[in-house]
Amino acid sequence: MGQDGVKLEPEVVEVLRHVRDGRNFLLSGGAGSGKTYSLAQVIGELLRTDPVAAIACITYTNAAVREIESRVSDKRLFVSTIHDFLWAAISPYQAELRNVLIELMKGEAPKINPGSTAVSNGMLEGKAIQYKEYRILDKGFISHDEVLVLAFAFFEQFPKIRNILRDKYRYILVDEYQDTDPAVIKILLDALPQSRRKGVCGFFGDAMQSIYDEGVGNIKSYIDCGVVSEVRKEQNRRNPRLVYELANQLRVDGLEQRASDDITAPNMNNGVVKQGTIRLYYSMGEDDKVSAVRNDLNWDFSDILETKELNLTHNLIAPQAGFEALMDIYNGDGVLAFRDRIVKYIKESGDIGSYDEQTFGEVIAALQKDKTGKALKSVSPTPLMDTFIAAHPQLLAEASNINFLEFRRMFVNKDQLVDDKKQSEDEVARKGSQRCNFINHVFKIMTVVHLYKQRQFNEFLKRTEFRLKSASDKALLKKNIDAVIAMSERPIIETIDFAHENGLCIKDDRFEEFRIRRSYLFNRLIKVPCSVFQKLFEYLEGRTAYSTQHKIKGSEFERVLVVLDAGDWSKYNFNYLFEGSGKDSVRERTQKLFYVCCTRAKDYLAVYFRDPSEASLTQAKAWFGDDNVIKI
Ligand SMILES: Nc1ncnc2c1ncn2[C@@H]1O[C@H](COP(=O)(O)OP(=O)(O)OP(=O)(O)O)[C@@H](O)[C@H]1O
Repeated sequence: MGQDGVKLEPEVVEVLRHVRDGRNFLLSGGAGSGKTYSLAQVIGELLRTDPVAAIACITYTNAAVREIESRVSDKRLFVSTIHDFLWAAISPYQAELRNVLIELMKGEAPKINPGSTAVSNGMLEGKAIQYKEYRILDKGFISHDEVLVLAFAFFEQFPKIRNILRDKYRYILVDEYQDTDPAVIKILLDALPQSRRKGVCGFFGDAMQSIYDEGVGNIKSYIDCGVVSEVRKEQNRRNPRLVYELANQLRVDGLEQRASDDITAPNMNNGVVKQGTIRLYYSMGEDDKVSAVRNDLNWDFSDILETKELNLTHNLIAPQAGFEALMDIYNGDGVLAFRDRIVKYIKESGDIGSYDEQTFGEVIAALQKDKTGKALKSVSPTPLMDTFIAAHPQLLAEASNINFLEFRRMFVNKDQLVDDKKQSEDEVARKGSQRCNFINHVFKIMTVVHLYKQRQFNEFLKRTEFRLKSASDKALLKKNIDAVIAMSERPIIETIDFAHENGLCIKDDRFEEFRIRRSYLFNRLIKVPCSVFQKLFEYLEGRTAYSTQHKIKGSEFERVLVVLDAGDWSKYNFNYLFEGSGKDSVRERTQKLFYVCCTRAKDYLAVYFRDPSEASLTQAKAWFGDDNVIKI
């Protein structure tokens, strides 16, 4: 019996036995087996039975943070991401950090590639090493990847830091271990045990759900040599029978889930496991029939807390969710692609710095001068870029007048648009989001309007610069908000200017800096209608049913529609998955992602497969059952 008289799961009891004996452990189990639940139980028990020890719990998914924080809260529990955890461990040692960083940038095959930065022993003299969203090595700014490499070198080199970490945290628990960088596993399982101080590392996860290529995938080698003791969960508490039976067929490691013995488990009904519903819809040919699938399902897609439609990428969601015009800017700009081609060419053939004073147009002219044939082609737009430029000649004209240094430093990618999407409205935004300052500014306006519409006036007043001083200000405020709402189909700049002039949302330094330093992007964005930003806002705030297939990990919903895209992806291929064909790495990656998606469903699972091959259809019928495969 554990805390508050709650009966401990047998697997948790086994884990606690390993901990008592000082052994590292892995709690593994298929989707829905209750690993996150067990993680919270283990934390609760460790806090209870070891009244002085502190615990670090490393996790990525918001679902896990919610589950843990709703069940245990204690000053001795630190929940964080792996990067924040490692950075907190090494950042106090600035002198050592400078030396190690410089060493790592040196040599034939440096562990941290310095790129064009000149490396010398004194280069970081007097500078603090700081962890940022971007890296500028000669200023001492490092980013995510460097934190891992630095931490690894630190824990290998300095016994002191191993002891300090052990003293600080008797227990280090890692959720979703399969997606953890191999360097982290080495720190925890190779370096830390060299300390004589007591401590245990515990891992929770499922090798079948390793969906990020950077992750370690599994820790079998440590289990085989006895460094980690494995405890397996074989029961399923989330999914109805049809879903976990399908999932069992998708596993590659032979693990077979069964219904749990626990009659109170969410997937039980009157002591019997729910049957559930599974369906696979397909259509032949190129046409996308997902709306017909939605109609046939007749689900309430506005019930966003319990209904999700999962697509492979944000790009595929953009047209459905109504923000394609923005995605095109961040992820389909042919002029920027041409710029990248030019930059690459110069970097390979000459000194990029020598063009810093020129405009982009002058650089192109200089490079193309006197060239013909193949040589000219290599500094000209590709056919795809040409198609874009022919459709938007004014964009190339505008770019041509911009200083080349400024233009080449204007890094644009789609994370600046869609990073940190929430799964639901009440999720807390993650810190360190890569979203750009223009989008942040627009979202600030939208948040203010949303709070006003929801009548959350206290929160509204905290977010806006509008001051209510007299009764007439109230009427003015209403008039201003109504005016913003009425501008929905106008270019966003009109809303931004209006919100600024009327004190709803002042343009701050970051916005101004964006306008000046990223003028090309700025000029494209300001023409997009406000309603398109509104659609993006609803999506990122978790107020739509859409999600990407990766972001859904760890969550569960009553109804899940998985859309299999037949596009030409190099990393995923759903025909390979169903046919059992193609390159092993692509098929396995696709299989794991599909496994994650299907196992989110608590009641209804539907899959839409556009244009499957004959062989895929045959397999679909074997997995879903003849009657559950429906042509649309
Ligand atoms: N011991 C338990 N008693 C009651 N409910 C439980 C128990 N264990 C798990 N659950 C419930 O079962 C469902 C699945 O559990 P959980 O989300 O922890 O699974 P998981 O193994 O982490 O799944 P995944 O790998 O898919 O993320 C959740 O609704 C959870 O609250």
